[in-house]
Amino acid sequence: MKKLLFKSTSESFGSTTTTEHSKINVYDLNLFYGEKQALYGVSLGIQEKEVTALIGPSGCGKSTFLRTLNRMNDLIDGVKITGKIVIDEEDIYASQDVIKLRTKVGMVFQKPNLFPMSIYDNVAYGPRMQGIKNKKALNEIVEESLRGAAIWDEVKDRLKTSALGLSGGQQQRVCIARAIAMKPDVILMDEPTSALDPISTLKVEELITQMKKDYTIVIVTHNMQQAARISDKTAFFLNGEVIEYDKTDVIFSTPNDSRTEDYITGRFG
Ligand SMILES: Nc1ncnc2c1ncn2[C@@H]1O[C@H](COP(=O)(O)OP(=O)(O)OP(=O)(O)O)[C@@H](O)[C@H]1O
Repeated sequence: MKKLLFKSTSESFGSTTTTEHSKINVYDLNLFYGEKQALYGVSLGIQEKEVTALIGPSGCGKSTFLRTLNRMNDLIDGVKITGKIVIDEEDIYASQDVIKLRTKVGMVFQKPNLFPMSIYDNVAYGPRMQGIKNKKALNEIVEESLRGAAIWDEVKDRLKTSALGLSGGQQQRVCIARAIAMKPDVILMDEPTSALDPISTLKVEELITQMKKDYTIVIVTHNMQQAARISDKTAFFLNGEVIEYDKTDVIFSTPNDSRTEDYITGRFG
């Protein structure tokens, strides 16, 4: 088995240890879009209840990697994957149950993508699909999820109005509530604040920081300050490879690899 970046059972970090106890373990992952290879031998362990940031220049494979964690790439024709991803001891590509996987590993996208329905119905959508019909149970899930996404107070008096009438920042927090409503363990976020103004961005960042007590969060961001502010660990991707993966303060203060340093200091990308 390939060596992994990170040892999960101790505070010793480095590139030579294997890990059995990470929430997510990725082993020698390669991904091809048809003939074109987009990920090369990615191996890393993602810790439970931490925020892990994926950074790197445009086109380096961050989103592709993120999508492998809940098999969203399965939806793209011609994708081939080798290697292994284990979440909670289960090889996610060996299991057939993609719906169960996507319940456990939720996703929030770059642009808020709410359905043209009420705020309530957006958040209740997933639980209803799972067969929850009881009104009291749904009410509880909707309130709990909106509270969990720090948007309850702003929307509690307008739950039955269209979600599309909310501001972009509010919509993105409802998207996070919609993800929370599925009771996931892991939440993947693909540049969740890139379409938001600075104040909404700050709110979502505060929310992410609060959420890590309950969830394992993996976030793609182009914003170096954001990665530095909110993440515990950072992986630097370049041309489909993980160049360096370490505690965020190490990546941003004393990176090992000159390419990481060049990127975070703005010398390229
Ligand atoms: N559906 C697809 N079909 C073919 N190639 C793709 C597809 N999606 C991504 N790619 C290619 O895979 C590579 C990695 O893309 P990806 O979107 O993962 O990078 P990224 O680091 O997330 O970029 P960005 O920061 O610009 O979002 C790029 O060369 C991209 O063109």
